[in-house]
Amino acid sequence: MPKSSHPVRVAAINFLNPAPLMWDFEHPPLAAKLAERYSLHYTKPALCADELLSGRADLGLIPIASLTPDLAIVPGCTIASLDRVRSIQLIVKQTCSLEAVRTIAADTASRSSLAYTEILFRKFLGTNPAFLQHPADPIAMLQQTDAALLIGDPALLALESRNQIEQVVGPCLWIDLAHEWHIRTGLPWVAAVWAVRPEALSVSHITAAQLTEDLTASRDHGLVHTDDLVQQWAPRLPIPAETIRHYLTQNIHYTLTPDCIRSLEIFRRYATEIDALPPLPALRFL
Ligand SMILES: C=C(O[C@@H]1C=C(C(=O)O)C=C[C@H]1O)C(=O)O
Repeated sequence: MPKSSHPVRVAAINFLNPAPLMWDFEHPPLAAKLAERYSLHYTKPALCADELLSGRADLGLIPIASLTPDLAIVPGCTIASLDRVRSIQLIVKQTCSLEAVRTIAADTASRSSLAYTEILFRKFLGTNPAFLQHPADPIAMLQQTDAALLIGDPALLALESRNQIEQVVGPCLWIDLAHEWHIRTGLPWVAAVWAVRPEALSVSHITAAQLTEDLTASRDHGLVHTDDLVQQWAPRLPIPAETIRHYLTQNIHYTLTPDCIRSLEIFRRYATEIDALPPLPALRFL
């Protein structure tokens, strides 16, 4: 690589769900070779997008809510779900029906799920609850508000300790937001895509084709190694191995299909209609 260039700086997400996408970057035989082209660091989804938008990263796995006209979507991979995603939970105290929810504490890590929740209430149910940003802590959240929005590993962990949570805050409805979107639109629920600042690629002397190929191959190799991923993640998260396997193989969908792209467009249109996000008139692809 010429002296003036640097590897592509990648902002990745440190949850279980992106693990298959990261396979080649984290495992032999390709990790060493990829380290010449990419330098990785891990953060929460909302911060991932901030780093890309501020120019501190060149490529990021970012919430679709954070896409701007300056960023190009890398075709091929996504974090999506064809129905139930499991890791996006809206927990509603049962003293309150969904329609009666007035206050929601939302995990500060989220961007897409926050906008999906706003769409659910303001567009689909026609109500207008207030949102409070809160670190992911279901009991503390539900002690302050009618409902709590959790994403990623904290949502998976909350499902495992459902009884303990309900003993403190009372019985709750556990709503899978991806399922709510799917039953109302007939489309997959899409959370995140790989997005790049296109001008950054020339600095790193990487072609669009090479980048797309590296990311797609990593996803494909990750999915072939599901058993290894389950083994590696089971000691890290107090979740049954079978639940991890089901999550990686049935809940999360890793291919950016034409239906996912339509869903992304509709999500951004609805979010614009209710003033949750700025307009994104056309999607830009690498
Ligand atoms: C499926 C998930 O998707 C994540 C949810 C995001 C969001 O709500 O902004 C962003 C990135 C995704 O990795 C999850 O974390 O549970």
